[in-house]
Amino acid sequence: MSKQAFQDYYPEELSHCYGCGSNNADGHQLKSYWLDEKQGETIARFTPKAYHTAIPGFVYGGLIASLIDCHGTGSAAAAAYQAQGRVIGSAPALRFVTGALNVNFLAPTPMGVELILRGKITEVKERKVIVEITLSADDVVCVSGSVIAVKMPATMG
Ligand SMILES: CCCCCCCCCC(=O)SCCNC(=O)CCNC(=O)[C@H](O)C(C)(C)COP(=O)(O)OP(=O)(O)OC[C@H]1O[C@@H](n2cnc3c(N)ncnc32)[C@H](O)[C@@H]1OP(=O)(O)O
Repeated sequence: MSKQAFQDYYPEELSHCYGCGSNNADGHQLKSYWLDEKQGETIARFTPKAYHTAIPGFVYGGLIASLIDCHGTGSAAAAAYQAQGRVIGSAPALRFVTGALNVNFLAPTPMGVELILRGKITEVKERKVIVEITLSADDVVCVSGSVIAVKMPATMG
C-alpha cells in the first residue's frame, strides 16, 4: 500500500471537501489508497466518532454515504491517472466530482469499530469512472454502493 493517499495529491485549492479535504478541519479527511493497483482495488479506513451516531450503537447513514462518495471520487481520480499511464498528481490534473451516488444499507453499521471501505474500479472512460464500493465492520459487509464520478467541470474549479 502506498503511503500517500489519493487525496494528498489534490491541489490546495481543491482540498476543502467536507468528506476528504485535508484543509477542512471540521471534515472527515478520508484517505484512500490502492489495495491492489493491478486489480483496480482501493481501500480507505474510518472510525466514526460518537457524534456520528444514528440510533445509539449504530452509525449515521449520511456519514456512510459521504465516505462512499469520497472514496469513490478519490479512487476515480487514481484510476484515471492509471488508465493514462501517468503518475498520480502530475499535470494536467485529473479531477472528478460525483455525478451519481448509490448507497444500499444491507445491515446496521455498528459504532466503536473501524470501518473498511473497499473500492473496485469497474469502468474507466475519458470523462467518467465507475467505482463499486463496500463498507465493512468487523468483516461484515454492512453497506454496498457505487459512485459515477465525472470529470470536474471548469465551472467548479
Ligand atoms: C475535484 C477535486 C476533488 C474535490 C473533492 C472530491 C469531490 C467530493 C464529492 C462531491 O461531493 S462533488 C459535489 C457533488 N457533485 C456535484 O456538484 C456535481 C454537479 N453536476 C455537474 O457538475 C455535472 O452534472 C457533471 C459534471 C456531474 C456531469 O456533467 P457533464 O456535462 O460534464 O457530463 P457529460 O454529460 O459530459 O457526461 C459525461 C459522462 O458522465 C455521465 N454522467 C454525467 N452525469 C451523470 C449522472 N448524474 N448520473 C450518471 N451518469 C452521469 C454521462 O452519461 C456520460 O457518460 P458516457 O460517457 O458513458 O456517455
